Amino acid sequence: MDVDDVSGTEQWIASLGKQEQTLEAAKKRKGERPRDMKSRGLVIHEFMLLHESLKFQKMYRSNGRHMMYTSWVAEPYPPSVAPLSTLQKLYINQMQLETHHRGSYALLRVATPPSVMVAVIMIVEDEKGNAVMLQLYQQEDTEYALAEDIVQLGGVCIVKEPYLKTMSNGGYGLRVDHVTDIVWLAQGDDRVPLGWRARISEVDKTAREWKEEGNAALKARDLHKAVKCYTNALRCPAVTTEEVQTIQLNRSLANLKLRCYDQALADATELSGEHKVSEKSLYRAARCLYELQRFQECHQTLSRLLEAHPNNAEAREQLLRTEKRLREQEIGEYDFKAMHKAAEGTPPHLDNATYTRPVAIKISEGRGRGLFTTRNVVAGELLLCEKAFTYCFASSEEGAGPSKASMLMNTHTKRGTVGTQADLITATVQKMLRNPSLIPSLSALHHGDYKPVEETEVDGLPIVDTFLVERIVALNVFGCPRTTLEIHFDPHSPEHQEREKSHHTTGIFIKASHINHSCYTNARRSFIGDMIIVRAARDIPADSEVCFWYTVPEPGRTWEKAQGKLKNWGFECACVICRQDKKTTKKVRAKRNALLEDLKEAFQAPGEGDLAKAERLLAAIEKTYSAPAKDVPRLELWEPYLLLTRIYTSQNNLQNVILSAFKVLSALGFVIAHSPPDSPPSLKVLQWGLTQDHVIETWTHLWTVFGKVAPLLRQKAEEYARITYKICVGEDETFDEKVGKLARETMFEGADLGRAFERVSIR
Ligand SMILES: C[S@@+](CC[C@H](N)C(=O)[O-])C[C@H]1O[C@@H](n2cnc3c(N)ncnc32)[C@H](O)[C@@H]1O
Repeated sequence: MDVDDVSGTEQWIASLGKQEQTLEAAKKRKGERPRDMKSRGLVIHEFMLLHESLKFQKMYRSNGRHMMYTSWVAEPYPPSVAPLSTLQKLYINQMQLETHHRGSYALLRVATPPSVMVAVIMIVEDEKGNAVMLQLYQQEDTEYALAEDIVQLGGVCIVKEPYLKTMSNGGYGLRVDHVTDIVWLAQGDDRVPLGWRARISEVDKTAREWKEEGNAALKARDLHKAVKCYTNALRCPAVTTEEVQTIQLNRSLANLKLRCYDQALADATELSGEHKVSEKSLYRAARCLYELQRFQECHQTLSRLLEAHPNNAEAREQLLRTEKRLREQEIGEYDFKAMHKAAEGTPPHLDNATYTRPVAIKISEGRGRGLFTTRNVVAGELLLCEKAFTYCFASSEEGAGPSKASMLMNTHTKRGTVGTQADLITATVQKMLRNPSLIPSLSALHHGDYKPVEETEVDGLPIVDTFLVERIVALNVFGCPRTTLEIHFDPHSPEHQEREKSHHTTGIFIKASHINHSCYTNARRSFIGDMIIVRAARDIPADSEVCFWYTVPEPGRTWEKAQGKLKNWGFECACVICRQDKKTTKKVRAKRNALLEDLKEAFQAPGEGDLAKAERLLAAIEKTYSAPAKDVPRLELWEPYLLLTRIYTSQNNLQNVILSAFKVLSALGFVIAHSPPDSPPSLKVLQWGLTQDHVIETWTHLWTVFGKVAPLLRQKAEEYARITYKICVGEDETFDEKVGKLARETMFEGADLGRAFERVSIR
């Protein structure tokens, strides 16, 4: 939703054609055993030249210059689910091209340092001295895990069911898409051939030596090394209980820093069992539970810690923080202003909990699952406020470091997007790998007709399927502005221009992903950093499905155009607007379009336009609709009525401001009970319509005019402006600052509200 889809552009069509040709040529060689493999020495020499040039490019990028990479999604294939003991060893020169060698494994040693392109690449060799490039996809190359942390010269690995392919430079390489298809072997592992083993001194280290090396690595923030050292220490025979506890506690800390919360928690929990109340281990367990968003358990753990150690100030502070999260989680009590402040940081990762109380996942007839209300809710009410599962921020600001936007191309779905989706796939795969407890909730998201393997683990390790994650990201990703508020009201914001279009920052939100589409939305989504906020855009009875639009229903659309925009998700929308679009004949549409053209001219007439003619034309356009607006919104009408409202505002024609503003609302399907300014005042929304962003402005016009002519209605209009603001922006804590100020200036200082809102432009 709201991502930058480039499918159909000239550049995309040309790249797709080229890629299809390459794939076709490669397929022709399927099953062939290459006879022209280069010698080990030559492969390494050529790789090192590439390695040096990539090093130079990396330096260039770190100076703030961004290289736009293109990632092609490979032809999907399932991850290996076979236990290692059932696989047969295969040498590189026995492999066939374009073939997944099911039932086999390759034992390989790293012969060069790694480089990073779209994948982490290096040269590997087998025991017979055959060498090829190994491409490891979905490996992070971030502050947490540099390629060098994962791949070390001389490191030994097993690639399960390897896949040999031709590469773009004409050479051959092993491609590993599933991170769980590769198993790195520890130094002392019996499967490492004798000739590849480390020096005896490495293997013979004592637990204490490993622990000290681990401590030094931890101090130097070489966290992967620290974990390896502690793990080796724990494998050593003569380790005392006390030593085991210290090593586990230290490993827990290293894993916590690496965001491997499951493992960190396992180590800490083992140490803080029923009878052993270790202050440090309880604190560490609480930290892991917090990061895993298990706030209730975190609270219990901290309470237990504080009972035994009441003077632990850090734990008390952590308890207060956890209590805030619990209030967010239980009653939806958020400090939105503080969230906006936090979202100013880059990347805008927020420290908040997820609230889902008013909604639950249920089956939605003909649409898979959907999100349903658990009780009656009113327009503006918070339905969901959710922390992203994964979130990749693409900065467009100077000096914010290299943006991670790239092109993600898929030859199978024939779709291309620009943004951070490729990074989002990697981040999601890696988060699942680091924290297997999170795999089920992510894997259960909608994945179309992709058939994942049934096994969830093998040899005691989790199985993570990259192509399942790719499908899930394609069907569930949200394009996110840094904040929705910013794109509404800050004309200088770099994202302002992107308003209502696409965003390069992307996120996966598990609960929000269950919301189905309807053009006639009854909920709206907004963002503050990596939090999505979903509010009711109408009053919704209990047990009703909550829907929002995946793409905004735009004026002038046809049924075909509207469905075309939803093609990626593989369904046709059957909402009232779409059904009416389908029924509208070409003749009626042509008549409406001709009148709309005349209307444009009337607005462009000298001065402020020929308003009498515009009003006549609008009345004629109204007649081209057969269904009442209260049942089917009239998408083409709200904009011209809003334009009229602005013009009447600038002319101080208060009566007409009121009339045209109400017409904006009724075109969008609102039903409002109101009285003319000279009869007893009353104003009530009987039915909320399509809550477009500009409904905020519309209510604000009414608010300011009522402020002058019908003070008793002023408060009601302000209330509706505030609710609408909350629906569109996500909160109303910033309402007074952003809209209230404008309204007061208009009422008391004669400012032109229409002009103030013009920067929130309409077509
Ligand atoms: C983001 S998921 C929404 C949740 C999904 N229904 C599920 O079961 O998890 C998007 C998918 O839901 C289905 N969907 C969403 N809106 C729909 C609609 N209005 N009609 C039919 N199917 C819809 C489509 O299969 C679409 O690809």
